Amino acid sequence: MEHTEVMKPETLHDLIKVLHKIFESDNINVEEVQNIMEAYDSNRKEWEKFAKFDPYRYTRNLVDEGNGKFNLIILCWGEGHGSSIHDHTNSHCFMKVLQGKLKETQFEWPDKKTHGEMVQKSERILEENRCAYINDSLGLHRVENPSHAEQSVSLHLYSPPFETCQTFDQRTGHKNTVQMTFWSKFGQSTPRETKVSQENN
Ligand SMILES: N[C@@H](CS(=O)O)C(=O)O
Ligand SMILES: [Fe+2]
Repeated sequence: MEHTEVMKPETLHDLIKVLHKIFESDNINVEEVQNIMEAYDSNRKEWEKFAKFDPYRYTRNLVDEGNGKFNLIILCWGEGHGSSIHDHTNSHCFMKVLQGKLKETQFEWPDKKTHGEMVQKSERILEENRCAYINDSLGLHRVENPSHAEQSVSLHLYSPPFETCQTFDQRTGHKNTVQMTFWSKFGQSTPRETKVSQENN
């Protein structure tokens, strides 16, 4: 693997500053972003004001809009919470674990003709501070908090930002377009109406 020099971001604020700088350019080096996100040592005090949980499903909490180049979002996963199989709307997706563990299962894109059980490519557990990467050419995924005793928290960077994605039925490969909503923005809970419409996601 190519080695990329990484400046260690000492705080979440520092990490956001470095990300702004990197994303000024239109050419993104995936490994560089992944390494920088991994290099940040998660410190709960720095992100807890964004981490708002819902008892029923995972929440998406907007942290930073990256000058229009990316969205930085904190996801809060209650015990056993998970996403459905989904794509990332042609964006880069970086996902760093801030607390607990996450299980990522990757799938192949369904074959339009077959309408059968979707094909699983891989499965892994991401430990605290690890940063994973996916995009649509690598495949689809589902993410879950595998623990039934502990909550998990993750930090996701999407570039360019997107507001809808496609979700897939594992048994048939049938897809749906879903609107992605924020549970909070910049530490402030969003109005109740804007929280709905994520049920299928
Ligand atoms: N991509 C999902 C989270 S995950 O399951 O990777 C989202 O932004 O809601
Ligand atoms: Fe995802």
